[in-house]
Amino acid sequence: QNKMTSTDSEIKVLVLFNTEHGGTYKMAKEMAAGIEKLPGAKAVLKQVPRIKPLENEVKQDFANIPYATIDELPEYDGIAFGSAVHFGNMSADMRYFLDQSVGLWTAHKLEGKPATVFMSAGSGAGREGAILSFWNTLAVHGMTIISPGIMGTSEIDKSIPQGNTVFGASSLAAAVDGNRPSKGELHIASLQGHALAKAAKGYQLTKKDIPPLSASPASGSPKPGRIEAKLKALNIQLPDAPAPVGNYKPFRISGKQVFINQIALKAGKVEHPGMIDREVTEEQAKQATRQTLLNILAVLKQAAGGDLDKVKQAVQLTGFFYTAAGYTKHAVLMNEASNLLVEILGESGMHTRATLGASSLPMNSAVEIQAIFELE
Ligand SMILES: Cc1cc2nc3c(=O)[nH]c(=O)nc-3n(C[C@H](O)[C@H](O)[C@H](O)COP(=O)(O)O)c2cc1C
Repeated sequence: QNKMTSTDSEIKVLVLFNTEHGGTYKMAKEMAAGIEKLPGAKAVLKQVPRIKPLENEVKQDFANIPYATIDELPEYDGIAFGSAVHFGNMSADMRYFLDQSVGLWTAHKLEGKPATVFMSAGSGAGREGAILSFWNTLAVHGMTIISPGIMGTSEIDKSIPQGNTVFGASSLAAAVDGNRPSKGELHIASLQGHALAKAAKGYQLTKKDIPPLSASPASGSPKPGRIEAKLKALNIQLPDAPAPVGNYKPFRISGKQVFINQIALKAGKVEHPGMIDREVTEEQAKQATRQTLLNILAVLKQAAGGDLDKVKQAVQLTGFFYTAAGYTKHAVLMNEASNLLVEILGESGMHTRATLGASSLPMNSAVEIQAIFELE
């Protein structure tokens, strides 16, 4: 129970880097440490896939860091981008990776998400320009750019050259002292990670409540969508979409179809848990079934980018009920979900359906529903 509540409030920040010689990786680890100094913040280290494999990659200490896919970027509450400085720019691998984000861009997937840039340089030539030109891509995505400014600069050793810039941390790998990143460079990286995590927390807290302006009409006061108006008329408030409690996603879009599975969670607790007709009455099982369907709609709304009007139709529902062998009234219970769905979505809420009994269900829920919808 407690675990779920904390998962709900946790933020997940991606530290996405590209390195050949490991300098950027060392900075990335410190960035991650700074992120995790914010309570409830989790940093995920990933590498940018390579255009051409590194000959000696398996021997490198970053070899076990997984490669990211472009489609996972929207899942994070913030992203720190790290690259070597190559001729005053980001590396070609990073450029090639970001050039695959056109789909995310046109779908507004990264808008408002906090982002920051850190780098590993040689002499440091052009490093500020490299960070600023990196910002262009993030700005075109509408990301919120976090810069360290002069954070921590009074605390670092100024008797040696340091890679810090007001735009982002960097390291001077070719400095004559040879011990890079320096303590000071790592210190700035850590502070920058922490600043990103704080912004990511703010983003997480507000992203659900404030619908994007692009979802409202161009002029006049924003009108609620057709389905939102229907929900209001029925006096139904969708719950917060339950956070996943394992290594899975709340929804997956394949082509135009969305796949969703939910149990009867309500505010982090299963509603009316137990076996139907033993601990749970038929009426309670019906309530749990309606709650499960509302959870599905909450997740569906997320999948539809916050606008349920983008749902073309329901396709199929599969209802599992925690029952004793020989139970036969699955249809009576499942009708609660089917009727509610049709009431809300109208004719496009009609669906094919299967129901079955189960000898147990996750978290002792009385019901679990798998749902498939089609988006516009
Ligand atoms: C093609 C290329 C171009 C580079 N251009 C610059 C540069 O403009 N400025 C600079 O300070 N270092 C430059 N360097 C040095 C790298 O930025 C430096 O070695 C960096 O620490 C490498 O990062 P890594 O250890 O993460 O691979 C360049 C290196 C390469 C291979």
